[in-house]
Amino acid sequence: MTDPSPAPLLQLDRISRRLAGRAAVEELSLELARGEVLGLLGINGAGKSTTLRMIAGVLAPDGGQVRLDGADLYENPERGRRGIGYLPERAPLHAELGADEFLYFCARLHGLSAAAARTAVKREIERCDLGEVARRPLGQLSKGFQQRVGIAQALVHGPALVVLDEPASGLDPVQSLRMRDLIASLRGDHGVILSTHLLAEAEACCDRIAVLHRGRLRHLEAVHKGETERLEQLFLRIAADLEPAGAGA
Ligand SMILES: Nc1ncnc2c1ncn2[C@@H]1O[C@H](COP(=O)(O)OP(=O)(O)OP(=O)(O)O)[C@@H](O)[C@H]1O
Repeated sequence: MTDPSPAPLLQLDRISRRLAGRAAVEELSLELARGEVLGLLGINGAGKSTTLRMIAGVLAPDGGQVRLDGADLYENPERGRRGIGYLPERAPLHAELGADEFLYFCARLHGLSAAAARTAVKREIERCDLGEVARRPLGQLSKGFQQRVGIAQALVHGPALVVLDEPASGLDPVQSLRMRDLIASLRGDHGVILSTHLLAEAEACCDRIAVLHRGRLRHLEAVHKGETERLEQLFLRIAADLEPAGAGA
């Protein structure tokens, strides 16, 4: 069967953004296929969050284009609202609501009918393994559960693209592993772009990794098992400005 929508799910075409008079992201081009998981790596200040905010539709680039399914995101905001789910660096949770109420509220805000919202909430509570805490106020949950609720809110309206800003930040090793499994389980159903500082995390759940440094794409490659050490060395060389600029392999 021919693909009815041949454009990649996401295309960044030389996007740039200045913040406080300095280039936070410069001429970044990247593509993401449907169902693919891409990890954005980079040291603090490399430009990961700024890139993800532009992809999520909450910070317009001042140069270049973000295209979702071939259409300019900022000229088609409604398409972005339906097609993108976003977990920012700080999960936007309401401390006094239970996960079930909160997710229902998010689903309705995205325009789902009451019946569709109930079905979607049930699906995400199951997928994100939130059953045991679904009625507890979000403010009382551990960071691991809160992050999983954050992912559930990004998924509840069934977006084709999911944007996750450091989903495993601040989690203990057990919760981190659960988070990796959850992200890996999204592959195929959703295109996912996530940021992380951790190569091991990216290796565990990503199909490809992109390394940003000083707002520019410095390396892009497919993830293969057992290459952590080589990638670590590469990452350190990029972070120390020893690797020449370029998009890599
Ligand atoms: N709201 C802002 N106002 C001014 N400068 C900003 C703002 N947000 C980010 N920056 C700057 O833009 C650059 C990129 O920041 P960004 O947060 O995108 O990096 P990051 O790779 O996500 O870093 P971290 O891993 O620390 O979250 C940095 O120099 C940062 O100081």
